[in-house]
Amino acid sequence: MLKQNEAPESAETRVRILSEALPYIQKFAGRTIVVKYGGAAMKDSSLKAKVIRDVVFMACVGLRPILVHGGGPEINSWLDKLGIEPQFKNGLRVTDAATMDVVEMVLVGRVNKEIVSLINQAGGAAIGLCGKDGGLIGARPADEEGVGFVGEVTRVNPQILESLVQAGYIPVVSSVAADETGQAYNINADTVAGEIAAALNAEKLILLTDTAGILEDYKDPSTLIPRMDIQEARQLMDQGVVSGGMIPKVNCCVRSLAQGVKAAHIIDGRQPHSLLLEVFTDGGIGSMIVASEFTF
Ligand SMILES: Nc1ncnc2c1ncn2[C@@H]1O[C@H](COP(=O)(O)OP(=O)(O)O)[C@@H](O)[C@H]1O
Ligand SMILES: CC(=O)N[C@@H](CCC(=O)OP(=O)(O)O)C(=O)O
Repeated sequence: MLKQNEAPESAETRVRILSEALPYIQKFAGRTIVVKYGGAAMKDSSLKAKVIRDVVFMACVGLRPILVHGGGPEINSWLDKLGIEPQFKNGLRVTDAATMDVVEMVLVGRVNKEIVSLINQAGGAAIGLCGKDGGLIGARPADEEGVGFVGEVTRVNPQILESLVQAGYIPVVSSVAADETGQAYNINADTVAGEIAAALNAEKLILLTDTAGILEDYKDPSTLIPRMDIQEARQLMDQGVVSGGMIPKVNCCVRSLAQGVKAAHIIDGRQPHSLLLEVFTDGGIGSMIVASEFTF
């Protein structure tokens, strides 16, 4: 319904927007799109509903979305309720045994199941998994010292995800995995999304976050860098333009592109329907990273 003072769009505009989507629907039909939905972009429930609808839309028009979710803010709030002070080192949560239990309960038990339920309510068919299910992800301790049970991905078993998407399901993946002894590890969700995109040779890796994309000055959205190749992305990290939580994002984009993913995007999860804008419109949105400038 139109709000007061909102101009009605002409029939011509609506038809143009709809028909602009057709070449993208044709191009990406049957292709895997890995979407990482970050905790920072999950806080608003009406925005969350739009992200869910966009993912269901993609699946309905023949794309193969896989959703990897974070949930850092929700883990913090549960740690707070339990009187445990969250601690971070270089953007990674310091994860002792008690924190690991909370991370697993919150990500696998709450956030994952909530997203699965919302997708199902929106008419999709979602299946929730963590790295342990079907041996989807193997883990080892991260190289960073003093972070406890923070893990790195040792391998991804793409078959389980391929079987699910083939059967019409939308996999929803939490970033908890185990080593061969069964010890659970807490893995950064961006890293998991990048490794899954690489293992499935995805068309796109899309990271939804709480900024317009990669910015020259991270406080100024008008400094958005719309496109870059791997080399330029590495330079931005070396120069310190990319810092904090943006470092694991750019790193996982670069790693996935080097392994064959066609394009990686960092987009604003706070903007309503940013996923649809990125995938189905000529202009796109946010920052796109490609393997080399020749692939633009
Ligand atoms: N060059 C940059 N451009 C945009 N954001 C940046 C940049 N450098 C650092 N950042 C920070 O990275 C944050 C996104 O990472 P993070 O908070 O971990 O998000 P998420 O919870 O979605 O994974 C931004 O909110 C911003 O503060
Ligand atoms: C090792 C590590 O830091 N793991 C993250 C996993 C969740 C995550 O990545 O959530 P966001 O995407 O919302 O930041 C954590 O414990 O917060």
